[in-house]
Amino acid sequence: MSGPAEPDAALVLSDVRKRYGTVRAVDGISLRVRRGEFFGVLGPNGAGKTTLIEIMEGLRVADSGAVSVLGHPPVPRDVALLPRLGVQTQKSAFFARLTAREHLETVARLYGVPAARAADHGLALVGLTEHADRRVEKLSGGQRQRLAIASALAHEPELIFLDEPTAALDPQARRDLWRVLRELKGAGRTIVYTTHHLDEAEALCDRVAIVVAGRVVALDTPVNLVGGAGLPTRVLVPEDRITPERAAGIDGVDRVSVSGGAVVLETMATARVLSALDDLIGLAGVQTRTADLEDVYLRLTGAEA
Ligand SMILES: Nc1ncnc2c1ncn2[C@@H]1O[C@H](COP(=O)(O)OP(=O)(O)OP(=O)(O)O)[C@@H](O)[C@H]1O
Repeated sequence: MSGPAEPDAALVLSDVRKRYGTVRAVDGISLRVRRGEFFGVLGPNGAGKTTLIEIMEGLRVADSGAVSVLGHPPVPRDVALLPRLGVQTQKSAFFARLTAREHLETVARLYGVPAARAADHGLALVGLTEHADRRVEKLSGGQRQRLAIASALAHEPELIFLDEPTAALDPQARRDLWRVLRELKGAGRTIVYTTHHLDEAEALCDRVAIVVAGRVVALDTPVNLVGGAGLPTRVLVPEDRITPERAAGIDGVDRVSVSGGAVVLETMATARVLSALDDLIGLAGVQTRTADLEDVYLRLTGAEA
């Protein structure tokens, strides 16, 4: 299942399992990530995402199943494989007393790549150039997270693992990182990452796996997941324009609620409902919201409101 048999696969997992006592953290996961793919692993807290990614990284060892990383098993550690992987974990370690620049130079030297150039490039990549001479221990949480990402990329790895890389970032820094990740993908790198930001996964990922209780419950492109879910469109009408009772009487409306100053009409027949609304009250102020990945996710993870 590895090497020449799957030359275009960055990762192949077959029936991978990992237990902690009675907890089945990873409970029989099989998946395949293509080279050059941007692959998202989504799921609620405790679903097993970190365990799964750390098995791929070789940081944890599966109880059973097969794992192939760029055609090689991740354990025992393979010194030829390690430089091809970039790893940012939720608990990234730092040289806290060094400056951001010194930290990156040290990481670069560990990988045997030119230190000054790697540090300059890494600092610019994640927007830390102006903080280059600040000690790591004095950086904010979000700045440290960006440094962790730059550290994972210092040696220009082929396959990049990022565990919630945008968790501590403000909206602007998040968007900046999106740009960096898109550029990496554009340069042919493979990215496997976890996030709780569903809008982000929808914007960035070629495919996502939704993991619940150690199992993959859905795996596809965001477009196919949303399109295949058969979820209703919401039509929002300002509350002063229509009563919920009147809205419920419109042909094609399946459900009506009131939220945020709007009467919310759920429908699978959007065009028919909009046309009826137009005849009844006109469409001024009316908004439509189609289902997105977050709606699919909430349904699959059982957290639908
Ligand atoms: N070292 C460990 N020892 C015992 N149990 C563990 C260990 N690591 C994880 N677990 C348990 O395994 C399950 C999966 O944890 P994991 O951290 O992989 O989930 P996650 O999806 O990454 O969660 P989060 O979104 O909160 O980061 C949880 O029930 C967790 O408590």
